[in-house]
Amino acid sequence: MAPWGYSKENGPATWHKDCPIANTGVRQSPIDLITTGQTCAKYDSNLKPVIVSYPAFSEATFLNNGHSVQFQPSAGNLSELSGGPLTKKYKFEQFHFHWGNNDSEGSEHRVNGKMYPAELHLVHWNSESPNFSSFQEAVGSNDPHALCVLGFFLKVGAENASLKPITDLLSKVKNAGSSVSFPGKFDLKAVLPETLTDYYTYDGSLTTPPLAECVKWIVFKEPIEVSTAQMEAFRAVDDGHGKPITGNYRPPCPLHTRTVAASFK
Ligand SMILES: CC#CCOc1ccc(CNS(N)(=O)=O)cc1
Ligand SMILES: [Zn+2]
Repeated sequence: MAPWGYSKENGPATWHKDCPIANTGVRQSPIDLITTGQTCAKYDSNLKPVIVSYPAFSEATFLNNGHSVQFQPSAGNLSELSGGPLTKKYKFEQFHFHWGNNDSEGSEHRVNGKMYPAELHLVHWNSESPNFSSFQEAVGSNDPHALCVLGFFLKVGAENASLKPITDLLSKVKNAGSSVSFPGKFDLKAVLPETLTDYYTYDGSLTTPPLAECVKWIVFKEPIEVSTAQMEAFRAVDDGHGKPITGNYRPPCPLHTRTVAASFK
């Protein structure tokens, strides 16, 4: 199986060859989040703030897997997610990013067709399900909410001091397949907006193969600011074919009969 990627030869339009669900799925991600008109996000006053418990990670690997850069704490990490649209507690698995080669593209979700320069994904799995007891089992479980991914848009502005330990490390994982053990502690909570109250939520899938339709998506309205230099650091990461990763985002997928809820008016 030719490894999937984002080039013409192995990009999103070819993924259906190994993952038929890419074309046959009816709850694929990402989507364009429409805020007005017929199929727009509907305000739901029952949606509560998202609650994260992210003690600073003390042991983690930072990896360039050829299609993104991924921060993966050691198995012992106790970071958890609950609240929002969730009825269960979820365990943190990893975070990674999607970005473009200029500031007008890069995010996977869009808002009324607008793309942000990048998108941060915090991947979690339902640790209270009787059907699985690991992330890998959760992905293969067919449970519609086995996973919960928090999406945060990145926009260009002031330097993000909380993300600096990550963006400063990008040059150390320039080559695809390279990884480093993360030096010291990393405080992910400090990266996120203070209040996690305003978000869109819908049922979707992983946005990369295996494209499993097992994700409760929570995409926050408020972008996280990063500097131009920090954005440029992502664009210098290589894809393993001697080229920088400059567009590891899947285009939006059809909504089909799904509805999107918004926790804000
Ligand atoms: C077993 C297994 C597996 C695959 O694990 C992942 C993990 C994260 C992702 C990223 N998906 S996304 N962009 O929707 O968060 C894809 C596959
Ligand atoms: Zn992602």
